Amino acid sequence: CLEKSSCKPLQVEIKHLNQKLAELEADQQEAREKIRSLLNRRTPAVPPDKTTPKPAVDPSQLRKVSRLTRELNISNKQLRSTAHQALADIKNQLGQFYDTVGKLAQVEQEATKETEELRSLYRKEVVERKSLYNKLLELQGNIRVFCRCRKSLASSCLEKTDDQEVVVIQKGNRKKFQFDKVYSPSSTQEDVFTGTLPVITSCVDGYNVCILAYGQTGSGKTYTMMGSKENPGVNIRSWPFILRWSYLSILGIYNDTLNDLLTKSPSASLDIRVQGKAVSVPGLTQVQVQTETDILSVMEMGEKNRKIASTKMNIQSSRSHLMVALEVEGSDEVSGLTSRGTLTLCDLAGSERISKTEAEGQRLVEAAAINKSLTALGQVFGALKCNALHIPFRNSKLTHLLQPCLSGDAKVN
Ligand SMILES: Nc1ncnc2c1ncn2[C@@H]1O[C@H](COP(=O)(O)OP(=O)(O)OP(=O)(O)O)[C@@H](O)[C@H]1O
Repeated sequence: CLEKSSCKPLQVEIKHLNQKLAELEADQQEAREKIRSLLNRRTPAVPPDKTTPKPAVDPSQLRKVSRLTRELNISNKQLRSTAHQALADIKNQLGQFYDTVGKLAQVEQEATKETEELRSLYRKEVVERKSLYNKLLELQGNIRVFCRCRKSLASSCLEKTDDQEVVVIQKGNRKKFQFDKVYSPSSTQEDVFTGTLPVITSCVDGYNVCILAYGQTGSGKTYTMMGSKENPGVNIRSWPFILRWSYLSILGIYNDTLNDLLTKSPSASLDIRVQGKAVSVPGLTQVQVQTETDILSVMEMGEKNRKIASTKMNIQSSRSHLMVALEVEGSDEVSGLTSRGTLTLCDLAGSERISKTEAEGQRLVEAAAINKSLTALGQVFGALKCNALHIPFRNSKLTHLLQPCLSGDAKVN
């Protein structure tokens, strides 16, 4: 198509020149005819009479025609030579043009080959980066525990000795606790989020990731996970890093029963189904989200339903575990590689000592259910820590649901 379009003007020019040549030849032919007829008139067939012959044509005109014929011949020759020269130039240019087109095609072929090589190299690099990044996280520990100290409570009984240790001072006794990282009371939401970012990146790479907030009532779990509009927590800050084609579901776990918080009847109880290594909740609403606004409106709906479910069951929202799960599907446009991971963000119910809170009736039932599930969670972590052959995931609905996020190469913060 490129060749045809580029040749067109040249072909038109050649045609034009050929036409001119034909016209000139016709003119020349006509002039010859004229000369011939004039010459014929000069030699009459009848013998001349004795009277002085009268010339048929004016000699000056004859000379003029002869001069014109000569001039025509000269310009004809010149035109022919110009046309030949032009044709030669055009041929030359066409040759160069075809040469360039040929070279361009070759360059394009080489560029395509090079792009393919680079693409395959990039694909290898991506796989290698993922694997190295995963190894790095595994070296740091697939389960990492952070401690965030709260401002008002921390000053009296907590002391942050270094980045990985806090000392709890109680009745003059000092007890040391080690963590993967300790956030001082002055640490910000951004600081805490930055700490969780490596595992969030891992989710984008296709791993199951879980971020759990554990602590006693009022210690700042919801603040750390959800935060406020002005100062959002881990949940909200992580969306931009994982937002692709994702499916969001929100579950509440109250008294060891599961509630779908994205449905019109959030207080209806759901069951867990196990198929091989997969753990699912049949009937759980999954909403496709593409933008941050989508996520925020779905989260708002979940919060509202959590309150409705809580009110119907006469509980406070903090008496249930909240589990936000985001299935992340990703594909790299350059390498063509796809990945699928799940990010589970868990705001656990507050842990309290029943004897201390003197709970009774419904509160006692709630507290017992919370403590049972948190104890089960502790047992699971204990078993994982010592690489036990049996991990008691099925001791509570909370741990059963978290099984895919706590086993295999999943990452937990
Ligand atoms: N690091 C912090 N900086 C400022 N305010 C905080 C911080 N942590 C918690 N708060 C505030 O303390 C109050 C209780 O926190 P939050 O609701 O997050 O606790 P919680 O552990 O989720 O409690 P519950 O178990 O009852 O759900 C909230 O008003 C919250 O804004």
